[in-house]
Amino acid sequence: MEAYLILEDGTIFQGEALEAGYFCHGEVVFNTSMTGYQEILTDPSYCGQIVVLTYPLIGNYGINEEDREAPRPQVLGLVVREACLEPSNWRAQETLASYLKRYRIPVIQGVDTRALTRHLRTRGTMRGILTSGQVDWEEVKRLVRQTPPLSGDKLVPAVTNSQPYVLGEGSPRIAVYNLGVKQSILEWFIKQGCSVTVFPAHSTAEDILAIQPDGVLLSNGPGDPKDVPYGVETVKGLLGKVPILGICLGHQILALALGGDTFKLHFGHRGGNHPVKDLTTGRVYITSQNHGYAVAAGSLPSEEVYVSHINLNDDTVEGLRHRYLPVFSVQYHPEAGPGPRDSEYIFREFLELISNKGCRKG
Ligand SMILES: NC(=O)CC[C@H](N)C(=O)O
Repeated sequence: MEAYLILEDGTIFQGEALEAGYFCHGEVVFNTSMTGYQEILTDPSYCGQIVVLTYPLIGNYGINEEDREAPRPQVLGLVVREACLEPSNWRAQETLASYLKRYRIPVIQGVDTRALTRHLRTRGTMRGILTSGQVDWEEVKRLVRQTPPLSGDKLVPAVTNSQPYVLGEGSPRIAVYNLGVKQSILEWFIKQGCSVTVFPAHSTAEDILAIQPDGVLLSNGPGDPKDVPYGVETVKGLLGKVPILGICLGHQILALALGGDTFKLHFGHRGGNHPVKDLTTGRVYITSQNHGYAVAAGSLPSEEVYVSHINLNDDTVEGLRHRYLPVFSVQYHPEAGPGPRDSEYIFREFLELISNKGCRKG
């Protein structure tokens, strides 16, 4: 059946629906990763978004139980050039089509996703509608303009947990402030033998400090960091009391708590090969990224915080470090789910920081 992606600037991309009768509207973003569609579909940071994948064949190694970042898909809809319906991989348990159908997530294929991506790069991220069958064009154009902008206000509560829970039994004891954490972040710490306590986003600093954690990880998550003012308050209460590592949304919220500012990028960074320079060592790492907002470099109080990493494509902030407190953060994804493992050293530095409670001066 014919299907359409209608963007808020009136541009229409035609394709074919994998399943008829589904409809969704949200922010349309593109990801340039060549593999890792399952991790992308299940990453809670994509909540509220319709994801366009530039790699032309998606679904060829199927879906399995182990590679997911959350128990269910998180994207609103998926746009691909070609969906492979006959996967060939020893780990495949089902097809991409049957998996997304089970959760009623619309998929449209047959779209020139590279042309669509170039359009989004030129015009910027925008809202859109995925629909199929008979379309009332005037109604759809009205609806796309009425689609609310991406709002973390509703998104973070939708992806966090309701009660704290503990994973693993060892040490150190890591508290995860859960704004929409990816499974592979939790798994990295569990594999290192840590005990991990996952706290809901409505937790206060007192709630988290009550378990006497050795370190606090501020997780990734969906939406605009400015829509999570309670998160900023929680982080303010943690500063100076415990070592902190922020990742992605956690990094942005840390920047706000330190007195900095964030802004929306023109089209975001989503892919598996973003070059990031560690300004302390001069080394360049290839990183996995998924973010639409960034920290404004000049907004940070320079007597306390410095920019530790930058993106070499557009010079935006990719990492922060506090000059005196054991606190640092990165905008990209060291857990590499999906993507290169170059940045695992960020997690190891966090564990070292916890063990000596020191800080690297810049
Ligand atoms: N992966 C993330 O945590 C994304 C952070 C934030 N939602 C952004 O888009 O910038």
